Amino acid sequence: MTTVREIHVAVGVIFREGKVLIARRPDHVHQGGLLEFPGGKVEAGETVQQALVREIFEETGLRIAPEALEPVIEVRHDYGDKRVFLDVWEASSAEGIPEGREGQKVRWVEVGKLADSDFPAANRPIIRALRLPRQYAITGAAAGVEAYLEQLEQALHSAGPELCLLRAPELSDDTYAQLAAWSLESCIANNVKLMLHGAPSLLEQFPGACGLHLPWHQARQHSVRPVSGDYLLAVSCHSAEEIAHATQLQADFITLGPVRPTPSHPGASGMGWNRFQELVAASGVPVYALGGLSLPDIAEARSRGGQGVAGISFWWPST
Ligand SMILES: Nc1nc2c([nH]c(=O)n2[C@@H]2O[C@H](COP(=O)(O)OP(=O)(O)OP(=O)(O)O)[C@@H](O)[C@H]2O)c(=O)[nH]1
Repeated sequence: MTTVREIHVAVGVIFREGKVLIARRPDHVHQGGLLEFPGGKVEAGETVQQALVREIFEETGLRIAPEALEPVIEVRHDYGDKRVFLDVWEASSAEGIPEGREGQKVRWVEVGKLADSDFPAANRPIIRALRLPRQYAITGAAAGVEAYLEQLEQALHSAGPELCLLRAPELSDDTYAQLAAWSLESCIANNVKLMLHGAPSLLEQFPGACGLHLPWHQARQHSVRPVSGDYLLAVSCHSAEEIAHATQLQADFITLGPVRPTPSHPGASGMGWNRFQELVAASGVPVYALGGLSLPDIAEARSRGGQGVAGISFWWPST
């Protein structure tokens, strides 16, 4: 067995006017010819922030204040000839006009236009993390389908989520399908992306949904990604083993919890932020913290490497 040393790479996502800065890697280097976010190896004795400030200035001439950097995601990837640990940070303020100081071409691109195939394989989760919002709004309980729809309308208007999951495990398949049809209409009208909860066949029935969220009991039945890359795939995870399985399924993101005890899963004790952080560090996918959380917890979730928070109580009207 070869033991290739892992290289710690500081990667910077610099935002300006809704676009991010990308460069083309020179042809002769590792993963040459592909696009990348500016960055480079963290040198001995440097913090990742110091490495980013240095690399970004060396490569692009842009000046960034270390305190302006916020963590995005940590990705470990084995290219076979090289093992990298991409430590990804973002900055929304940088001084100067970027230029490719090492001969590379640099340009600003909208996040929605970043294509996986233009970047090294390790960048896939980074692109997902940049596209996903900080909150993942999950529908809660309601007294019947009519009430459900009223509550959904109310919640969409008052909370204005970007991404929503229609979760109603208490309903029969037929009733869920009826609700999905109505909810989809409402979400599209409100410019909200709707994820469906259950089996992959739901996307054949409702191609206008943005993706599928597999509850763990569904996820465990699959060994390969069960939906096309045109859709988002999410998996509910609760342990390192489940996260590994979700990664094998090439999930675009996962939810992980419960972080704190929650009324929707009575009897389950919370894993706490330290365990959440450990599991996130090993995951390599965007992870929403779930379970007993509210919007002010987004900052904690992000400081622990998470994408943000998922949940019901922070947006769903109580019955
Ligand atoms: N900067 C950067 N590196 C990336 C990205 N994605 C990715 O897999 N990598 C990998 O991370 C490693 C970074 O190496 P680098 O060549 O940029 O670092 P450096 O400037 O310190 O290298 P050098 O001193 O060897 O020239 C390479 O193996 C590269 O393929 C990315 O988006 N940005």
